[in-house]
Amino acid sequence: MPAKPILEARGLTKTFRAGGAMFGKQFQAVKGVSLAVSPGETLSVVGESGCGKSTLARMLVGLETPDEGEILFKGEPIRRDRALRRQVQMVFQDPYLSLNPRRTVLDIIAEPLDVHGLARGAARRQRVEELLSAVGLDPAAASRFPHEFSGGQRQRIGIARALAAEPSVLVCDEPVSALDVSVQAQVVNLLIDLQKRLDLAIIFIAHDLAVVRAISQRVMVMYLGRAVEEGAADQVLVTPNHPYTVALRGSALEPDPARARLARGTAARGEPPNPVDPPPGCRFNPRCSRATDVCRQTEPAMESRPGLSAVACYHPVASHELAGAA
Ligand SMILES: Nc1ncnc2c1ncn2[C@@H]1O[C@H](COP(=O)(O)OP(=O)(O)OP(=O)(O)O)[C@@H](O)[C@H]1O
Repeated sequence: MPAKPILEARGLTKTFRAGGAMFGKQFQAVKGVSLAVSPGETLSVVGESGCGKSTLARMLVGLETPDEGEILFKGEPIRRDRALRRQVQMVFQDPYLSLNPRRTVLDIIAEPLDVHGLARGAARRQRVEELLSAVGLDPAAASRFPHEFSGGQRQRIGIARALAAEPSVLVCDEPVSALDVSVQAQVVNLLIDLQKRLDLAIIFIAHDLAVVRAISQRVMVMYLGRAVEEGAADQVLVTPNHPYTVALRGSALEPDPARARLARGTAARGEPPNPVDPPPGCRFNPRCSRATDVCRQTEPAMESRPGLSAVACYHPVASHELAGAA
């Protein structure tokens, strides 16, 4: 039996006003997205740039307010409850931008302790030193400044800061994409290790499917603000059923040329359309070789299927089609 979800989102929608050529026009960067994650579990959210992953992450930690939908922590609406909010912390993408260069590591990591009144004086310093050890850094690093550290070490400082609030859920927004490939695995392994030790639920936003495969139990795929496929990581990444996931996977990590050809043929013709002006029907239909009239007219709903991933698609790719390409 899977553990009860600790964090749930139901029908989250976020509307922005566009800039540029579409200036002022309202559009939905995230539309009706639901998810749930349990202690000790990682749910990854993947999709091309601009599909709404960061906006979703920012809603989950309270940096953006959803226009519709709700976020529940242990079944309770989070809304403005500070004690519940503290339970969901964010690790940001760029450790160069997210750490204040004028503050010591001690003050950076202690900020959540100060804000939430968790420790003062000697206990504050001791807690920061414990957190530095927990993320694999020397406790003496507390008196130094961010510029004295490498990218990987800075991301460890960012993780320590998130953990200072004693969260149950970490929302990691592309936490390794700004790092050298050689240190990405170390930071991913640190997150996996911390998750085991602290029974953390992790929502991991990423575009690199190889990294996603290493860390996730479940994967949700987004396309232009919509969730289009969701299920067990192996199911979604190895035998995907939504034509968009097949294409995404084909372009990213498909080692088998025949399968990669199927992926390219199945979908993802051309550039993603602008989220400000999505096509009618299925948002993916202009790029999908399987699209029929119904796809061009009516947006498909996400449907769960026993033993398979959930998909929002009228013509999902069957596993024998993938097998046939191998
Ligand atoms: N504050 C904002 N105001 C207006 N538009 C925004 C705002 N934040 C994001 N957007 C737009 O919303 C859409 C989704 O952006 P978001 O950053 O969530 O996507 P993403 O999948 O995380 O992309 P990336 O991987 O490039 O960060 C994009 O078209 C983006 O330009």
